[in-house]
Amino acid sequence: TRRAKLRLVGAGDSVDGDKPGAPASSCGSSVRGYQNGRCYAATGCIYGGRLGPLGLAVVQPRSRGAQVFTYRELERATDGFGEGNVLGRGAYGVVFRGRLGDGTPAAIKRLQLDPRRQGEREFRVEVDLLSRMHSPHLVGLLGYCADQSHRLLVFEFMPNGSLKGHLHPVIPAVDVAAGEQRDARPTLDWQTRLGIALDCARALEFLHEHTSPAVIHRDFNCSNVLLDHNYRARVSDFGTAKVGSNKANGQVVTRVLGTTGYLAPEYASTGKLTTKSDVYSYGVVLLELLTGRVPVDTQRPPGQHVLVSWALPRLTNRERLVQMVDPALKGQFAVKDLIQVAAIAAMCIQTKAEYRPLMTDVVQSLIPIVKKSPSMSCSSTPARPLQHVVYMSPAAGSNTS
Ligand SMILES: Nc1ncnc2c1ncn2[C@@H]1O[C@H](COP(=O)(O)OP(=O)(O)OP(=O)(O)O)[C@@H](O)[C@H]1O
Repeated sequence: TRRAKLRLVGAGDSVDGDKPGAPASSCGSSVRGYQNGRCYAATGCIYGGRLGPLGLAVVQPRSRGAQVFTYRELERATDGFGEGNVLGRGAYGVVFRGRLGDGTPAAIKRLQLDPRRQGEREFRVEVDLLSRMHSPHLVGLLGYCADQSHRLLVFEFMPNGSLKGHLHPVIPAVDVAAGEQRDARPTLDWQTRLGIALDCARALEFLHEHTSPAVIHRDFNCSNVLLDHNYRARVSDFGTAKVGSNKANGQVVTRVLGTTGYLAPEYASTGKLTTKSDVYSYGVVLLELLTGRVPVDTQRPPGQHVLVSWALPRLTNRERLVQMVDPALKGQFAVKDLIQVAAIAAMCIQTKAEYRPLMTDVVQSLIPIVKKSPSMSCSSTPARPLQHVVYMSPAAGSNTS
């Protein structure tokens, strides 16, 4: 039985019809309530800049939606957007750690709008979509600020940062000079990686199959997977997401955006975007979880630059498969589980989009593997004591050494 589909009626129009630089009110703000001196937005397109109490119908919101913040409030929350509070930098702006007036920790993304107001569209899409979609597998939008020319997004804080930060940590130059090879954080173990793979699959399943029309993330990659205190994963960064077509194949033709190494071949070459483009990107992230390698690494020997091309022939060869696994995972997994995960990855990265599985199928295939792991629950931690890890010998025919 499928869960009732969340209706996103008209979202496609609002996304496709965006005009960078359009006035803030052009989206048809539907802020519904004003409580304790603050505006609350109900579901619907809420983008509308700073709104005061006058002229707003006083309606009790059914559920607390995204809050509207003033720039001053967010400035206070981040100690004046101090360098010490920078969590990371992305293509559209800087993300700061902050604490809201009521004490809630938050990640506050200050978008950089250039003179042509690039970034405005991303802001509108993110507010629009995240105000409507609520899933435990998506990073929650706490609020936003559209105060004059400022555009900021306020997200729930994910204390363990991005998956990219764990799989591919950047070692500070001083530590490299001191001979440090790895980041001080413990490496994510096998069970934690499986849990993350399942959480991400559920997030994409929600976007593709529990919303109507489907939402295509369009930039699913390991920097957009964020980890909570229990290393449960949530997907973020919906600025470039696209609402799929209601036609049978759900295809939309669009500008090619995304991250090198994660783009499905048919999307990269023709701009034809479907949910199967996200499935391909998911397959690449699964490969990163398995191998610990980045999707494109020109420092590696010839033939190993592109993770997908290097991995594909190995995924179906038992011996080569075991050899390609991240050395940090040695001894932590049963080979038959590895073979199953590799089979899922191989299906997701197939060149022909129609042969790739639905995310529902991926979820269903991962559940038994995740459940089997003894201490695995979906709330595993990487610093799990060794006695909780299954060690099985290769002689048993189903394990790594
Ligand atoms: N909700 C959050 N909680 C904790 N840290 C976050 C949160 N959102 C973002 N970050 C941190 O800020 C960094 C930058 O995020 P941002 O979404 O701006 O860019 P990105 O996804 O890394 O790159 P790009 O936008 O180019 O795809 C992330 O890599 C992460 O480390």
